[in-house]
Amino acid sequence: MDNKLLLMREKVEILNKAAKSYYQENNEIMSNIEYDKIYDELLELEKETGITLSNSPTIHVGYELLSNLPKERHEKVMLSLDKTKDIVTLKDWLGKKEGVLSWKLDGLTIVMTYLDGKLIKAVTRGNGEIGEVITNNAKVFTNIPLSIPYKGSLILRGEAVIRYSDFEKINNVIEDVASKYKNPRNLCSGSVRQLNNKITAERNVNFFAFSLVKADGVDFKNSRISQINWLKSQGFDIVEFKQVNHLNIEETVIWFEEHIIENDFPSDGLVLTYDDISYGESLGTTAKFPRDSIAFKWRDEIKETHLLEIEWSASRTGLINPIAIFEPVELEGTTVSRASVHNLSIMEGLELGIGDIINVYKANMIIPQISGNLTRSGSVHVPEQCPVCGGKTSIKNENDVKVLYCINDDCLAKQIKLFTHFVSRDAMNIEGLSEATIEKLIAKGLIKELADIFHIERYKEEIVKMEGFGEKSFNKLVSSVNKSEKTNTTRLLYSLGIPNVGLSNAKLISKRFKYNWDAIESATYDDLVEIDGIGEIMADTYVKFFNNEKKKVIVKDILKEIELEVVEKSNVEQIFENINFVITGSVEQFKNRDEIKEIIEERGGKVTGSVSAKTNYLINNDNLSQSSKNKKAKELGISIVTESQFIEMLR
Ligand SMILES: NC(=O)c1ccc[n+]([C@@H]2O[C@H](COP(=O)([O-])OP(=O)(O)OC[C@H]3O[C@@H](n4cnc5c(N)ncnc54)[C@H](O)[C@@H]3O)[C@@H](O)[C@H]2O)c1
Ligand SMILES: [Zn+2]
Repeated sequence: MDNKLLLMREKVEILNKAAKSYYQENNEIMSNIEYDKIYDELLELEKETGITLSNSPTIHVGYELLSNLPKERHEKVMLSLDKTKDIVTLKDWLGKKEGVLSWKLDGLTIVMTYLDGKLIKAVTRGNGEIGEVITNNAKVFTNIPLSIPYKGSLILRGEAVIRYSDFEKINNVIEDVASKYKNPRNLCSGSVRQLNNKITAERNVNFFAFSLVKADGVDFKNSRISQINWLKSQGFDIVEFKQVNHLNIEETVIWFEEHIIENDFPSDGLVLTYDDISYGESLGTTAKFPRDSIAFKWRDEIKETHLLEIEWSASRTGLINPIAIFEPVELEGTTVSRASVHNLSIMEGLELGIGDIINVYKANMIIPQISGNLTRSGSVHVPEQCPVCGGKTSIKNENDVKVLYCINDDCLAKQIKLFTHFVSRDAMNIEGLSEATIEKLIAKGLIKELADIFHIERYKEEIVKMEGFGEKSFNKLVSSVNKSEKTNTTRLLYSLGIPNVGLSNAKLISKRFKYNWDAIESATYDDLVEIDGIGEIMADTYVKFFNNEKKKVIVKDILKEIELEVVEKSNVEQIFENINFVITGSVEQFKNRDEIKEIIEERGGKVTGSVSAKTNYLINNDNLSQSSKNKKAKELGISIVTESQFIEMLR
């Protein structure tokens, strides 16, 4: 008995620690399969001993709320759902009643309250009794009706979820979080429970209503289905469902299983509810579950395989995550050979070692995961050097989760922005090379510097295997790379990502040095500040950039790959070559001074801001002006010409 009590304490502690990460920190320190296995073992022990510890997760919903969001008590407690993986149990549960079978969406459950046709409150499930108020965030969900035709008091429940197709896109551009989200559920939870709804708005959160709690004065004819359809008529997106009875329930479950692959929303099973509302309510609840509904969890296909290797994948945040590579196995109809291990804590929990016999499955039938390790040799060695830059790594502890980082600020993995800028439309204009793809190529060590992008065809084998890539899109990419090799100095200068050198400055500088790269590269500080629109700070960073030894190599390597066309070189005769102008005072025949300046520069001349010994002409309509420029020009014996005389010169 003592021994069993000890075991129970141990399991409660493990489960509560995992639940804290899962619900509170949008993190996971173990897989759901592992969690559910320990949970079931605990349930079994509780049954055997007749004892349930007060902090047992078998009698609590969710986890205590620790966030800074305001809290509120639910009008009606929000419970969890009893579960089965057995289709016969599901059928028996339904008996001769009519049922509603719907996707069990895997996101964050929210209760919405409408009054006078307006959304007035949105609260998360929280620990079932108290939730977090996230009204402002709910207002920016992509598909939420902010006002509805029904004007009475309405309370409904539904799931906030993020699409698989949005998950990677969104996760990739999140820069301010130390660790990336592991799955759409984590991302959704992190996106909905924000203090600032600007962030929520960027995350494409969808809301699907699945049940109605209250709508005074509406007759639903005692039917859950009629409630859901009514919600639809009010403008809500509702969870996809099918009406079932004992005759068709099995084939309907199979229908859902076959269609999960087309479902862009994460779902961890199905939910079956009695259509008969008053019957369902008459059954009451247990401490944790309502008796009118039951969840059907996917019976995950689990395969045994050998761990071949741990690949260490660095990302722009500096985080280096372990990815397990194993002998390929068939899972839910596809061949799988890799699974993210997410972080060091999970890796250590699984005691992974090369050659170990591991169990793998697809979470929610989609994302490959390791669910267990049968041999637990624990021999995987955490790298002391970053796989990308070779710099030192360091282990950090974030909310009880151990993660590995590269601490080198110059690490290429952290410079992904530089690469995406390089290939962007106004720069090298390489189509079909997304940030995600570049990040993967860098992580694999295939791209080490900007010039490597021009050799992308070498990595065909790796690239065609990437998500969203095929032979066709790869060929398109290669031809886009080839096309980009013929470029011009403006694009090249802009593509280098020199601080403050935007497209218009790149144009100015390029033009000023007549599209001659050698001249552009060796522009001096004085040359640069003389260009109108180029300030001292920019001139300074520009010169420093081209004097930096590392940058010199980067530029030299790029130049080996490209051909600089002498574009934009005007056909206009270069009559002002080596002639310096200063323009002062108001102009009458031209739009403004800039127009004159352009005309001069087009003809090879230069316009500067102040009169010096180098000035050849001062353009000024008022010869008698006492301006400092005028005086200086006279002192130095520089010709002062009017606009009309300038026009003469043009002829
Ligand atoms: N990996 C971990 O460390 C870890 C930790 C804690 C919990 N978990 C996972 O969470 C599970 C328990 O989670 P839970 O109790 O929060 O939720 P649950 O899995 O029991 O799901 C119940 C909830 O699903 C929601 N839901 C979604 N779609 C619905 C629909 N169509 N109709 C009705 N309800 C719908 C409801 O809000 C309901 O409360 C465990 O089985 C485990 O897999 C994992
Ligand atoms: Zn590094």
